[in-house]
Amino acid sequence: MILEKINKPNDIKKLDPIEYNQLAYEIRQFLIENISKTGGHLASNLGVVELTMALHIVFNLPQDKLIWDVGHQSYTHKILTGRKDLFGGLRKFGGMSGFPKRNESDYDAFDTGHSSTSISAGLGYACARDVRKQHYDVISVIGDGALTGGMAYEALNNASRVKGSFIIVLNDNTMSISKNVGGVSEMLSNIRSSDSYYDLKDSVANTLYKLPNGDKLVESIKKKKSNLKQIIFPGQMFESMGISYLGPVNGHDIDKLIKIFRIAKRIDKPVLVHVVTQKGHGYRPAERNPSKFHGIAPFDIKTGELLKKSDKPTYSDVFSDEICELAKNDDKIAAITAAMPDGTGLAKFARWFPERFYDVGIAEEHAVTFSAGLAAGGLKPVFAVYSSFLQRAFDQILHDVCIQQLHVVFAIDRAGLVGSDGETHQGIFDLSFLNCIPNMTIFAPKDGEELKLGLRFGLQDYNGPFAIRYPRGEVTDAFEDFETMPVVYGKAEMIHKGSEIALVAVGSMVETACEVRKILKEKGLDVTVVNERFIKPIDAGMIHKLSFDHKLIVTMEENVGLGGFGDTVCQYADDSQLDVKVLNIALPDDYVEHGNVSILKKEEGIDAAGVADRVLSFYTNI
Ligand SMILES: Cc1ncc(C[n+]2csc(CCOP(=O)(O)OP(=O)(O)O)c2C)c(N)n1
Ligand SMILES: CC(=O)[C@@H](O)[C@H](O)COP(=O)(O)O
Ligand SMILES: [Mg+2]
Repeated sequence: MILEKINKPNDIKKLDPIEYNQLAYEIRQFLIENISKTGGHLASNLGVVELTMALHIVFNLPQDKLIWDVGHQSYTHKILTGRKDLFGGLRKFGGMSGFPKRNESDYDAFDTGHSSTSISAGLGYACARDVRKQHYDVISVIGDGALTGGMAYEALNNASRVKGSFIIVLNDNTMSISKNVGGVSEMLSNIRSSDSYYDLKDSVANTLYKLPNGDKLVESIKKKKSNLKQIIFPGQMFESMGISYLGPVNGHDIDKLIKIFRIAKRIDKPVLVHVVTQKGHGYRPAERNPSKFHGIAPFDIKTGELLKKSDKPTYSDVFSDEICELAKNDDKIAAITAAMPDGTGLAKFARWFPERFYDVGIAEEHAVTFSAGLAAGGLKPVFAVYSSFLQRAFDQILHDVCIQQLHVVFAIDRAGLVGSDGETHQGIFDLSFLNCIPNMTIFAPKDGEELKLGLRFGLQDYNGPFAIRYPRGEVTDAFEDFETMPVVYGKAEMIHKGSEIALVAVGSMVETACEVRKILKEKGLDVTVVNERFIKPIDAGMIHKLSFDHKLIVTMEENVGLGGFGDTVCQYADDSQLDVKVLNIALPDDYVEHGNVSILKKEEGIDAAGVADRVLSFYTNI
């Protein structure tokens, strides 16, 4: 086994080149075996095995800085930097992160998780290096999907500012999570499909490189506006921005990759190396269905089927069905996704109503302003988006939607703790950042039925910015026997009327509140449980009433405490001089790492037992 020789960073440099292909094979087997047990981002990682090996062979880490866009494809990098033995705990609580983390390894130059940041971060490194007169290479590896994000273009627009070397590796596999979309994606596909150029370019560049001063020759040809340049360097878009273009090169041919990176290393200005890879390479089920294996739960290696299957729908499934039902009878309803048609459940809408469906690429800011435009033009846009990715579009929500009071519905999936993706992906800030925006309405359903009611209300009975936030995963059946009240703007729902203590909970925390109630009942307390439903505006009337016959109001939310629901209730209670104590149960002013959601809830003290303890100790001290 060659992989056995890879234990420390840079061990790969000691291998005989003849061993490279075998190592690539073994790394793939290692990834398939491990991820089949832990789950993780398999397809993207299988695609970049040779690419990562070549980068580690040519560059000198950690002096040189290697920055992975999104970072979901950094597993081979982790293997090559001494973290092979940590894969058993991949994305588990206390275990290795699924993304690069500076606090995990000196070889991780920049933390990532969200898309399209790598060129900006790399550019920053390169400029800092030049100002400090240091000498190292900076390599940003960005996927074709991540290249649909606006930040990437903002950074490319600035890249020519770097006077020294700065290498951008474009890992082009034609896929985002789903099929990649947009004009740039089409441009890349045109470059890839021009075979004649591909052969000519590769051979010409290689030949030139072998000549004395060949690299200078390559450089000088690049600078000449000649026909030859058109043939050799077809990445005109990059060339005209002052960024040299090399490629495309076959991303599974390690010798070619090593050669092209050596050329890139010698070019003393920004250069983009276009590498063509296959997502899922080397594992048939992932090659056939890269979207399924983009981020996958534990699976059977032979069949590629998930080990655990559930018949229960997820919140995304419920949203998916309901928006399609509503859109059947209302041809003004349009749906927008920023490259997440599968995850958000919009794939079905895309099949049913293709003319009203928009996948805008990984472009959350654009998605929001685009939705604002659709609304201004008379449609009813629903932007379905993960909570943490919506963070990107704060100003667009405020400036383009809310000031104009446009009727845009934000279907905010993955709100609350999401689990194994960790810090970058926890959806625990949306209540706070939406709460402070005037004209925004925020609704959180306690279960799937209420998600349907809320969505219907937001689209049919309301006219203005409307956010509905719901968690990752399966819907709860805790309220199956409960008769859900119709949605009335700004009104909460009484779940159980008790006395002394009132638990007023938001969304997923309503179920937890019911569990807390059971625990407290065993201690002789009959507590009230309220489903808040509207976080903005809060049901002030309900809070007022509760203050008359309760000593303590406990707010419960799966969001950071600062600026969230609890803060609003405290402010209201203070302003109205209510004679009641308020205890806020929320997440601390901190980031929450990766791990199973129930473990994280326990750790953060927002599980039923933790909340019950805190409520009891607070109450007994009143
Ligand atoms: C801001 C943001 N939006 C959405 C995502 C979700 N996401 C993660 S990876 C990915 C696709 C990335 O495609 P690409 O960069 O081509 O990498 P590949 O998976 O093809 O290797 C998306 C949409 C994200 N991480 N960040
Ligand atoms: C890396 C990334 O941002 C996505 O792949 C994300 O991990 C998807 O999360 P879900 O599994 O919740 O769809
Ligand atoms: Mg891609």
